[in-house]
Amino acid sequence: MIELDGAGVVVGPRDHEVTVLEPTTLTLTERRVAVIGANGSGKSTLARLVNGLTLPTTGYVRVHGLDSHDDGPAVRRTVGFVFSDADAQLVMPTPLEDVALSLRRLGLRGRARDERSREILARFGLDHLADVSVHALSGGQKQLLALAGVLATEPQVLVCDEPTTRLDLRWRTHVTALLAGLEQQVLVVTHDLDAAQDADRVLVVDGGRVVADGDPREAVRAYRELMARPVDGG
Ligand SMILES: Nc1ncnc2c1ncn2[C@@H]1O[C@H](COP(=O)(O)OP(=O)(O)OP(=O)(O)O)[C@@H](O)[C@H]1O
Repeated sequence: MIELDGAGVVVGPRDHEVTVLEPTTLTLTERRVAVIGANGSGKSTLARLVNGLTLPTTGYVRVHGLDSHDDGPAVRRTVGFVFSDADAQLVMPTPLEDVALSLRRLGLRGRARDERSREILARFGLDHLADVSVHALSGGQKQLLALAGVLATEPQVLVCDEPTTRLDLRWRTHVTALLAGLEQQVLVVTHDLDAAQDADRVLVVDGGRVVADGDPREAVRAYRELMARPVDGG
């Protein structure tokens, strides 16, 4: 369960403050939550609040009862985060080493860790690429590897910030299906309205505020109406 209790984010020096997210109160218990909205509307900020990458400057964020201010490390262990740019997430030379690095956090060492890493890669269909250079992987393979590395840590909640934006249709379908099949609660920031429509709950963010929330069809319709307006200065 994800709780935002008046959680807002203001950045910048006191005389030039920018409100990135207005104080927001939400309780998310649905298994599949999608967040949609225009570029720069505050979606990533909302996503980052959930795993403590960003701390609220007003209010509170709690995940499974853990407060991101008071229990930051525990929140980050509870919530896995997948970035849209897999290159930003993959830090080791090979897929095997990358997953093994994630498994260190679970306390696995030596051969047991390598075996477990290979099992995880096999689960994601990446076992044949275990020892190649990460740079040799396609964008889709990299995104899958980033997901494998995060899921290897067995998070109770998964937050994905535009996990399919850089993928072709085949990979997008694959990763979307994979996310849909996960047991844990998943919050996805996405521009893929078909994927959003399949969520249990959709939040529409605009100008740093949640302006629509609830039934996926209605939320997507509200988003389309918003996007039909010309861009600022357009
Ligand atoms: N540290 C910061 N300092 C100044 N402005 C910031 C900061 N962090 C975010 N912003 C601004 O806040 C707004 C919301 O950012 P955010 O990344 O949450 O948007 P987004 O909806 O995820 O956008 P996109 O779809 O383009 O990724 C943007 O205009 C961004 O430039």
